Amino acid sequence: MATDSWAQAVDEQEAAAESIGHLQIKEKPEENGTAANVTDSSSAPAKSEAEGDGKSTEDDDKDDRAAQSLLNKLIRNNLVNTTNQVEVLQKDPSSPLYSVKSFEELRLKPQLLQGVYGMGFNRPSKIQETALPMMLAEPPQNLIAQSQSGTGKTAAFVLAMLSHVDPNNKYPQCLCVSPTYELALQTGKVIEQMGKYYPEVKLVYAIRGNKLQRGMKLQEQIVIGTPGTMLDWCSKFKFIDPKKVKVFVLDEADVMIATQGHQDQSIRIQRMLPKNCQMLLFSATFEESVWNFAQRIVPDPNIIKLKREEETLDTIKQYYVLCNCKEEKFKALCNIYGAITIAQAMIFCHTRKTAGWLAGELSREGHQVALLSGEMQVEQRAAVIERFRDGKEKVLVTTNVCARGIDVEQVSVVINFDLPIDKDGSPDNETYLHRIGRTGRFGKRGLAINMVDSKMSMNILNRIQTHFNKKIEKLDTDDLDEIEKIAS
Ligand SMILES: Nc1ncnc2c1ncn2[C@@H]1O[C@H](COP(=O)(O)OP(=O)(O)OP(=O)(O)O)[C@@H](O)[C@H]1O
Repeated sequence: MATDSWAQAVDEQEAAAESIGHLQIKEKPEENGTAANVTDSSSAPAKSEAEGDGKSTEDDDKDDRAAQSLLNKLIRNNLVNTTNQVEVLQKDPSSPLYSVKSFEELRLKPQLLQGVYGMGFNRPSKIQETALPMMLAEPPQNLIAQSQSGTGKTAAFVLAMLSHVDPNNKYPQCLCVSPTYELALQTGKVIEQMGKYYPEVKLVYAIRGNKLQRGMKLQEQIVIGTPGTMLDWCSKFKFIDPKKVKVFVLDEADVMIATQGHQDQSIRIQRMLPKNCQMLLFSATFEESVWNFAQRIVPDPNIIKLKREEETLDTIKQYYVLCNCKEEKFKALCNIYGAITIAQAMIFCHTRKTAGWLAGELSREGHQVALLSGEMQVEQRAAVIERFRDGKEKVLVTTNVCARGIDVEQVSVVINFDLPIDKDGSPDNETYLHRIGRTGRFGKRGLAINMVDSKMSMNILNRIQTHFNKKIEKLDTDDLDEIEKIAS
């Protein structure tokens, strides 16, 4: 749907909602709500039903992106290393651009500085250097910030929210909207950690299942939640007075825009806020659709972008092995393992079935194998990836869908047990680059081995070679000397 037409649709729905609002609908009595002190994480509400009603492809896509995002958060315990420069586009290009090299320069409240250091942060990350002074400036400035997962965006806007609230005022002053329950909880945890020494500031979760008593007014200064419930709390139930909100954060905008409903709800919330409310929008990607959405919702924004490290195939040695069936591919794999020392490898299969079979075979051969499979819950997947990242298992077998968007940087060898293809059976060059690219990070040499088992897969391989204009050498896995050579 074009931007304008859905904006119109929002207006129409809103008008309809208003007229429905006049009807008397008898509601079920609601239970007591759940609020959290920023020092208390035990009060997060229990998991409730998923947001949204019908399950569509669009929702699946949203779930997929949200799951990736959550996985990356769950498995990461430090900042992503980046050497890229920050691009800044200021609303007023003539105003001086501040950037800070230390948290002290931000003149934070001592309790917050203590919280920041307590989390082990010594200095601001790349994006935080520029984003924090902008977010903390007076008068408040709107900001759209884009940088890859793990570069410190969440920590940045959490610090901004905690800095802006006045704990003496017992009403919501900051609203933060996340696309899913789990992501909201993750951000909530960061607020709790960073606000550990600032217990006067309280946090509440606006998530379906967290029922409040009718007619009550929230006293917590920060509300974090999903857009549907947040909207209900602002308009239908009036637990929040949106006119008193000073900061509005939209987290994971790229995921948020993947569902039309989330966009609409976010826009409706935003329309209830005062004109001078600070708008902060964060996103890991910056596609056209995110940009359109951002422009709708954030007036006169400053923009900060941190480009992703370009993935290249320059430092990666690529080979292919000819086989006739999956058993032969497995044998080739064993030969490779027998000839060279592989610190850690990721093996990609096309289907769950192949991945399961291969993991079983490798385990029987005595390998410590981790298997990432589609039917696992997000938390289970995170646990598997975390164990692999910590080196507890040396081989990670996965389907592409499972590993999409997941950053495990230390692997030295990538094996395409099946070549990556898209839905139409054409080569998926982007996925190929992303899979292989992870072996050659930070100038280290990586090794990629592709298993070819049919005319069709040979054709795919040829097209991948042509696309990247890079030769993929043939490897004879029965020749141990030859295999040894590739590792040197
Ligand atoms: N200045 C800092 N110094 C050290 N570690 C930091 C700093 N800022 C954030 N971190 C840590 O780095 C990790 C990634 O930060 P954060 O979650 O804020 O990134 P993000 O960009 O929001 O990622 P995502 O897009 O996945 O949400 C976290 O473990 C966080 O605690």
